[in-house]
Amino acid sequence: MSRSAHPAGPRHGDVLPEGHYAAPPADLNGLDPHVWARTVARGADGVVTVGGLPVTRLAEEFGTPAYFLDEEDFRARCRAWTDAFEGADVFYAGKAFLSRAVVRWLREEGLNLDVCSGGELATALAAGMPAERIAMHGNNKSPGEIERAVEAGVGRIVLDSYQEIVRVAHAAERLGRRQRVQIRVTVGVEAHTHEFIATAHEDQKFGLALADGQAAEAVRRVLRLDALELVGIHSHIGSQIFDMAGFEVSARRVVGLLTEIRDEHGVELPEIDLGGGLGIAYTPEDDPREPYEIAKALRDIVARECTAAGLTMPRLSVEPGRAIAGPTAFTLYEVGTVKELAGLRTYVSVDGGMSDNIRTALYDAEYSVALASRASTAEPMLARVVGKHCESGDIVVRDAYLPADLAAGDLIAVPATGAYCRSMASNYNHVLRPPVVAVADGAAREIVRRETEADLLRLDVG
Ligand SMILES: Cc1ncc(COP(=O)(O)O)c(C=O)c1O
Ligand SMILES: N[C@@H](CCCC[NH3+])C(=O)O
Repeated sequence: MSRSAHPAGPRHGDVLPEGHYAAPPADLNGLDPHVWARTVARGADGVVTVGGLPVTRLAEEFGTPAYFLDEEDFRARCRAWTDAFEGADVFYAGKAFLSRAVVRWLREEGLNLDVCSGGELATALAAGMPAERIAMHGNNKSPGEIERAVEAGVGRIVLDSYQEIVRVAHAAERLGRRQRVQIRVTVGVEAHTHEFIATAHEDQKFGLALADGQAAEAVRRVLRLDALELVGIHSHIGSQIFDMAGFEVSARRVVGLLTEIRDEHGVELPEIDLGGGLGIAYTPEDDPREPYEIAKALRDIVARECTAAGLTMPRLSVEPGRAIAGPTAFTLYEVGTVKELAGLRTYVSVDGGMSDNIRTALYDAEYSVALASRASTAEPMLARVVGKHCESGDIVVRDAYLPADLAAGDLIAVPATGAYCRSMASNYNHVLRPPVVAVADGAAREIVRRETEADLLRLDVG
């Protein structure tokens, strides 16, 4: 995902770059299992189904655009993480997508939850996530958010600045608690991902740097405060990462800090959290790592470094968001206008856009797309799927081959939209945010309902 990968996208007749949609896929009706949720298939009648339900029926019942989330896949991914990290703790990163149903699934599947705002905390608590299984993040937690987290009894607050050390300690004192905390450090890794979602190089807003001694100073300050129990060190290097090297360097540097802490203070911290960030497949060309691969790599490196330093192996935790939620949902749109620009490409406009998926505009993210309401034997046409917003950057899928007989009223589906699409959705142009419909065992239900004009008008107090 680089900002300059396809500045204008390929055109008819261009020699296309290697990679995504350099050439039409062999079968436009095929659904690559790498990018589609587990129970998605194309039925004998050509209609795409999820959990056995045809999208044509789902569109009639729930309308479009809508996100359809495969609950079986979500739960299976939760289990893949807890199995891979047996003896460690998995915190699902709620920023990827959070709702009360999701919290219940997490609770049932034995995961913990990472929240980074008062709203996420409120959702977690409202759905009955035990507070001790919640970690509170954020680079600028408000005093109110801190107070609420301490009062609720969250299992850990991840400290992100010197100011926050004082704030959390005061809140804990006032409430007569001893709050368990971790310190978020920036380890100085340049994660190979989009600049906007890399978080462990030094020149950015998160955490306290190892390199300039701020992390070590934060440890000194926390250890002096009785109201805080320092349980570990936290590092998150970024998001949508395929390359294990960054995680390994991060693990090594975090253990290095644990060793320094032991040497300076005579304390062995019992936990390290290595964050989230594992990438997923948005297009068939993406080749993400599996949870067991990252688990093995992290365990091995932490064990090796701890043995070398004479440290007891700390308890590990990780915070996957995208890798759990992302692949489990697709967005279903209805095609509106289809505009062929001679010699350029065909613009396919859908009934949503950057308000339900900002990732293409924000990160130059690449997506794939398929005609979902029928199969087609028409020739492939080079298309750009765009939204209905008053903005020329309102692009959902920059380069896609779709059948040339695509027409208004067809349904198209964009896979891998389970993470950071509904959670980053907006009301731009007063477009209403789509529902999230969970599909399981042949039944579908809205877990987040569609926004209505009444919702918009309720907020607008005149
Ligand atoms: C602290 C922290 N943990 C976990 C995550 C989840 O990341 P991802 O969805 O890439 O797994 C993020 C987001 O990048 C984060 O900032
Ligand atoms: N929202 C980003 C990832 C940021 C993750 C949170 N630190 C995305 O869609 O890729």
